[in-house]
Amino acid sequence: MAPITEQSARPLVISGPSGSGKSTLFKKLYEKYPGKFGFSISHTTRQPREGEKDGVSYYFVTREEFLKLIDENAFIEHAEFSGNMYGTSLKAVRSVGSSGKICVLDIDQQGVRSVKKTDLNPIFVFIKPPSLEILEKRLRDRNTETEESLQKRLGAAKAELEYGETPGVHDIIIVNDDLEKAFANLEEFLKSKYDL
Ligand SMILES: Nc1ncnc2c1ncn2[C@@H]1O[C@H](COP(=O)(O)OP(=O)(O)OP(=O)(O)O)[C@@H](O)[C@H]1O
Repeated sequence: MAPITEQSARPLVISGPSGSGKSTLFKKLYEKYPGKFGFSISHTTRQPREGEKDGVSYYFVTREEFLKLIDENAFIEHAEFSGNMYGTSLKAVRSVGSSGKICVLDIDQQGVRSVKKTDLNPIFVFIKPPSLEILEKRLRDRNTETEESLQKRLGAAKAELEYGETPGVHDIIIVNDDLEKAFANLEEFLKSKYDL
């Protein structure tokens, strides 16, 4: 057990418009530093699927319990998808930190605003596409979205970029132009903040 005086690592918040390359960059990072990063377990009101264990895949709670947690300000962010509620609790994030891993939170502008109101004191990294045109091309080439969902993402991208570039919001803005260069930038920055 780590001594209780030991500080757990600050969580790492990644944000950036959909298609800016968050998953691509961070997948490389997790592969290079296995065991260094961790993810919080979310709460959900949906039914467990076969093989899913409470406290492992999710914390499975009733709608009443979920609403109570919202009232208690337990969540950094929560949302409803197809009739089920999902949330990231502060406690779940802290628990990753106490296990000795850096808790990575991939969240949008609302999540960033919300996490700034907590005492989690994360490191904020913003992943920026080289341009909106390139962002659109990458999203189209990814071939994962319907035209409707693509337009929704592109619409949200402008506001994400505007907020992301507001001075003081992020600790670093990484332009994901050349992937290897962007990764080198990210790695160098994280090494200056964490013991990787
Ligand atoms: N530097 C790069 N150069 C060219 N293509 C890239 C680069 N980085 C990522 N891509 C490609 O762009 C697409 C979007 O990247 P990715 O899925 O990582 O974005 P994301 O920010 O995680 O998106 P979402 O928020 O929707 O999950 C992917 O198809 C990926 O392979």
